[in-house]
Amino acid sequence: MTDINEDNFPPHFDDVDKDIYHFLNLDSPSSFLLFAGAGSGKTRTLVNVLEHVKKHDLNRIIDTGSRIAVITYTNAACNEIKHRLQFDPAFSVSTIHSFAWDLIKPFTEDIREFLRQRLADQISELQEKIYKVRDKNGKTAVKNAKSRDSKQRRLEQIDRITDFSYSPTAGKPERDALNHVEVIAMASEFIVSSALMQTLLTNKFPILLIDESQDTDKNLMNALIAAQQNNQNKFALGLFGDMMQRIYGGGKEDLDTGLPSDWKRPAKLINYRCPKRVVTLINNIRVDIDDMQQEPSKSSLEGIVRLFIVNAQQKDKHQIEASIRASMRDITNDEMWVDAESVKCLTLEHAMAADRGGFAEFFGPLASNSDLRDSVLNGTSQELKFIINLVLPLVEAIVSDKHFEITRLIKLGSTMMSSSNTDFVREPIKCIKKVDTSIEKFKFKLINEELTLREVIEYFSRSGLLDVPERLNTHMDTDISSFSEEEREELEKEYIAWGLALRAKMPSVKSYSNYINESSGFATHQGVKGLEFDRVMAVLDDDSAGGFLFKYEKLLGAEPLSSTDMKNEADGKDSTPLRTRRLFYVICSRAEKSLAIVAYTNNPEAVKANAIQSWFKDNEVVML
Ligand SMILES: Nc1ncnc2c1ncn2[C@@H]1O[C@H](COP(=O)(O)OP(=O)(O)OP(=O)(O)O)[C@@H](O)[C@H]1O
Repeated sequence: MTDINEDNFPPHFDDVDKDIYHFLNLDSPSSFLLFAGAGSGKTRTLVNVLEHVKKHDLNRIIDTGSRIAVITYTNAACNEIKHRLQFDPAFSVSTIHSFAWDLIKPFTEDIREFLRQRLADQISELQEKIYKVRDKNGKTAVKNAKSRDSKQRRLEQIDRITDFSYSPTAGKPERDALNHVEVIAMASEFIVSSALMQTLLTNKFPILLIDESQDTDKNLMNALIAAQQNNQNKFALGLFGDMMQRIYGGGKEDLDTGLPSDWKRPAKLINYRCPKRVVTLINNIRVDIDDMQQEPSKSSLEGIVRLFIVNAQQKDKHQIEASIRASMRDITNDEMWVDAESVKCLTLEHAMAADRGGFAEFFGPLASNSDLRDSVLNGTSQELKFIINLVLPLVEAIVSDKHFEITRLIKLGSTMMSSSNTDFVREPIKCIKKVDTSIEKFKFKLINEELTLREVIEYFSRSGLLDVPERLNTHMDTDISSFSEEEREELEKEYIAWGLALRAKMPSVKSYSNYINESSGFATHQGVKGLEFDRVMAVLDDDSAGGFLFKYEKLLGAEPLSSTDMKNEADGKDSTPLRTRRLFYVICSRAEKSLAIVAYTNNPEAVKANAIQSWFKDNEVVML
């Protein structure tokens, strides 16, 4: 940024670090795309450059009243970078949702107008469905009518809202709350259509860096690129990422090819993380997808890779995986392989982690809906916050007789014991007694029955212990199991997803809550992206992966591609085999020393034949 002499760079800076630092010169910023393979040091560069800016250019940033924005994909990455920058206020480090919300929140009237339009569109879509359906009193029509009415109610209340909110932390129902999808859609629209918004954005954040940008919502990305093109001399966008590490949909699929030609494109070709054998393997996994091939670093180890093929019918997976760790110890001469704690077992796919962690019942339906997936992975929607922050703690407090906590939660989550409840104001003692009776009755049920989430919420709602958020309420009224496959076709997808999730038993919901609070011990793709481990055991198991997004059997040649897969590939569209291949790339590229891949398959011979023909040597394949 300041005119700096080469010698001022610390010795650990590489050429790309230096280039990127120069791109961030506030007087003539350059936008850039740093797309490079796994382990090439993208995150390291991001942090290096920011630390250097902090050291040398802070005054300049403060004088202009602006800040450098850094957007990360997960809260964990966000905290890590904030920490590295010592929480310096000149940097605004946030996830994409908070960033988008901070940008749009002062524009109450525009938010109102946007919502008005969006709700009106959704209402007329539902109206159309109701109109078309033959049986106007059938369950589907009734459900859709309820959903329409709920949206209509929201629409009618919109004029009365003085300030909109996003992600209320307590999970208390708020009529003015916006959801994830709305916030991103609004930010994209406002940036694209308003010159004022672009000026505000670029004045406040002349530099905007986005990590894992391959996964950033495509509409928002297009909006930011448009803003950059309109403000080339005063606004730089810096994108970090790797198209091969794109896992979930929603990103800009042509991000690497569709950018303006004046953008800089620094390259990082060395993999500093993986040993030589793993670098060759991951090069081969991506060779027919793009031409981004890596070199191992000079000091890299040789490394060891094994593929263990296991018949999927075998039941005792725990035992099998223990014996594989013992084999790896013998093969690598690395004693640590037999210490389960020292081996990172990557299930990576969330659905698979859900299965192993015991929360698939609740998580699966929500994660398979693309609009809900983001919030369910982070636990951030209003409905999920209500469940995690109020329903579960209240259940626990009731079961363990924690009276103070019970009162606190009821006060937080309902109006029952508040001044707005006239019954409570008139006869508080009677009201408290009623609460006590409700709780006693419910405790008995909780201890003696296996209740579903729906039953628990229904009880809390009926007895007034908690006020259920409006959006969740619309999903509560009918049980999804009463709809036939055909009828479900006509329902809103979000309703089906919630209808199924609400049927989950409480332990599954509790395990989900542990998982997103990172206390469950099951690592997943988003958890490990950017991380690295000496010994990696990658478990590929379609049976427990739920299979709606990934299919290892297809990747490994045990199952033929479907006609849809072939059509998608022929049309240049994304497909299950391609997504699975990218996931496989992410898994393998976490290994620093040795890698055991465990493939559970229904066709071991086919997997072996395919493995030897493609990515593995004969002596690297072990049949179990
Ligand atoms: N120039 C370098 N010299 C030495 N080590 C490096 C260098 N660059 C990166 N590394 C090391 O390589 C590993 C991978 O770096 P980093 O996590 O930044 O890569 P990445 O490109 O962000 O990875 P991924 O895309 O796989 O998450 C880290 O341990 C990092 O410290």
